[in-house]
Amino acid sequence: MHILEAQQLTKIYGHHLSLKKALTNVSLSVEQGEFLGIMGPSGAGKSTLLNLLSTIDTPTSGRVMMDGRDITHLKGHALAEFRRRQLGFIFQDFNLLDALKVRENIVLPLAVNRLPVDQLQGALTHVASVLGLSELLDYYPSELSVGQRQRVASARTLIVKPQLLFADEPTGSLDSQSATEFLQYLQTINGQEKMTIIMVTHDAFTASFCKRILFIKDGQIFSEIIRQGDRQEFFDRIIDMQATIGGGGKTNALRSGD
Ligand SMILES: Nc1ncnc2c1ncn2[C@@H]1O[C@H](COP(=O)(O)OP(=O)(O)OP(=O)(O)O)[C@@H](O)[C@H]1O
Repeated sequence: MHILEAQQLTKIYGHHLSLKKALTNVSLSVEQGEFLGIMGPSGAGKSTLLNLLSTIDTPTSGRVMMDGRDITHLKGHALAEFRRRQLGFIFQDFNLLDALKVRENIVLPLAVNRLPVDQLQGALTHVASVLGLSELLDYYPSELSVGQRQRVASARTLIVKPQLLFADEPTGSLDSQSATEFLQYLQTINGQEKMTIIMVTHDAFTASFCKRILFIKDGQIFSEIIRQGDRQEFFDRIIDMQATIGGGGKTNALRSGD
């Protein structure tokens, strides 16, 4: 079943004196439970595509359907409500509230829903255990490592069980060990909770955790690859495709022991 479908998305930035066509007629569909990566050279249109798919921005033309519903032009309260109930976002800056403990930061989105305390506690215990945060709930964000803070921010996103999780360079500020742990958690969530994940990344190591990767070049889909064998084999194919597509983009060697 398609959870998300983009039809003929075109995005032109600016106005008549300086126009920049960032995406041209991009169509794609995402199945429920996929872990999709979006890669491509710098300036190719990856973030633009993610922003259109995730209702952060609107296309110049084309439309985005979620579960068969046109979400392209949702506005105001309807848009806010839709995002809050269906979508999750993980970006590089974590926006944790330093005055609140980890447990309070994580349950913040549920507080708006006025859930009964036992349900709140149950949801917190579950997400903390999936993300390896059970021992850290009474710490303050300033007492944690960058990788741990990233996980707290992810827990806060995931506690509402979004249908669709969008991540833009989520490992950009993590060291290699934290990045590996974080990606393993994403994989677990994708596998156990059947959460659909769409992630933009430059990094072949990060991308090798996905099940399918779309490569974007000059605002269009250049190719796609699907994981068939183990992660090493997928990583090698990603590196090959990056070489084919050209235009740089950093790659890290597959870390030993992964
Ligand atoms: N708000 C904007 N106004 C004008 N041009 C923009 C805007 N946002 C992006 N662009 C341009 O659109 C093109 C695609 O940008 P986008 O950020 O989507 O690329 P990207 O593939 O995510 O790049 P990177 O990997 O460097 O982050 C680029 O040429 C960029 O300069």
